[in-house]
Amino acid sequence: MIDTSIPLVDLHRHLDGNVRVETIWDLGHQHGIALPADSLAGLAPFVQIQGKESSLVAFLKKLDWMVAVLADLDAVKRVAYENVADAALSGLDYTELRFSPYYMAMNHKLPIEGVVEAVIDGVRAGLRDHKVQVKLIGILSRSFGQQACMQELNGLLAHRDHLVAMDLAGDELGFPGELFNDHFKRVRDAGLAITAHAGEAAGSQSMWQAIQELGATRIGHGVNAVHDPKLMEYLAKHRIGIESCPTSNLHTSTVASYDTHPLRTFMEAGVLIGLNTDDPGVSNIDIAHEYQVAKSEMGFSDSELAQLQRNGVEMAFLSDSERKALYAAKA
Ligand SMILES: O=c1[nH]cnc2c1ncn2[C@@H]1O[C@H](CO)[C@@H](O)[C@H]1O
Ligand SMILES: [Zn+2]
Repeated sequence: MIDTSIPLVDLHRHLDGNVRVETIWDLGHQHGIALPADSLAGLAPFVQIQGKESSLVAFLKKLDWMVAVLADLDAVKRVAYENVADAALSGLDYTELRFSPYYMAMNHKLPIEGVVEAVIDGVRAGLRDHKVQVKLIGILSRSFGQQACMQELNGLLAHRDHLVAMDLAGDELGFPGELFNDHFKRVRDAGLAITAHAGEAAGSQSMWQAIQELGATRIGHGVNAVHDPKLMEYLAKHRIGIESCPTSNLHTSTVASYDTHPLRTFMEAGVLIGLNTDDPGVSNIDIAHEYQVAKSEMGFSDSELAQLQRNGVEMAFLSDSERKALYAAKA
């Protein structure tokens, strides 16, 4: 199912949507934070999806306990370290981990820049012990508004050299991309790549905005492009990569079922699209699960799965020489 001669990548993976239940439990007790359950098994349903949620915003509430236990910078570092371990354990060769320092900092009023440093430190430590390549993407969490995102951007740009790209995530319906044009002008000026969550809760207009105004060259989810033939054509022609996360789309009620997910429609339109996990801790999945459902629930053949796997490598924020080296290491 996963072709071992092709690099396995996960480009859309929230570090702060992947905190282990055990770690939430540990940190909660260590720091005297009241948790909503008195056993590990009891805690799981508060942070992992049971069935599905009614909307994106309802889904995003599950991440709140993951950041509620980040009482100090050591906790942030631990979570970053474990994310590298989890990525390696799931067989990934390369991953882009994204995180929102404002969101991670907010409960315990941690310094935003300090959170960015702790994530960088934790990832560095993780890479010493585990075999996987990692790049970091900074997130602006739109749900907290323009001003908070400016603070978040400042904290991230202070460590610009450790980041490969910037993303816009959170409540897409309540906080449209237009609100963040100034932020992304600064991101472009800093020379970082841009990806944005769009066409997940809102329609294709939100994707046009992300591409034309924010400067996105990749789009997270992008599900709603299928209703806009002009956009589909544009995505294919300009090789705008779609970071697809089918199980997350099911869990946010963006799609009703796996077999109505438009993954195949994108592929047939010649759009560069790959499989990703989004929030592995919240969805309680890993990358192999996404390939498994593409096969068993969506009817993808092994050669189509291999194409999806290669698409991921093609879309990655890597230089040509880095991409070549990644392929060469598997061949
Ligand atoms: O599927 C998603 N769609 C939109 N935003 C998301 C998704 N998953 C997580 N976040 C958002 O990303 C930040 C943490 O990395 C938070 O703002 C969280 O709400
Ligand atoms: Zn996401």
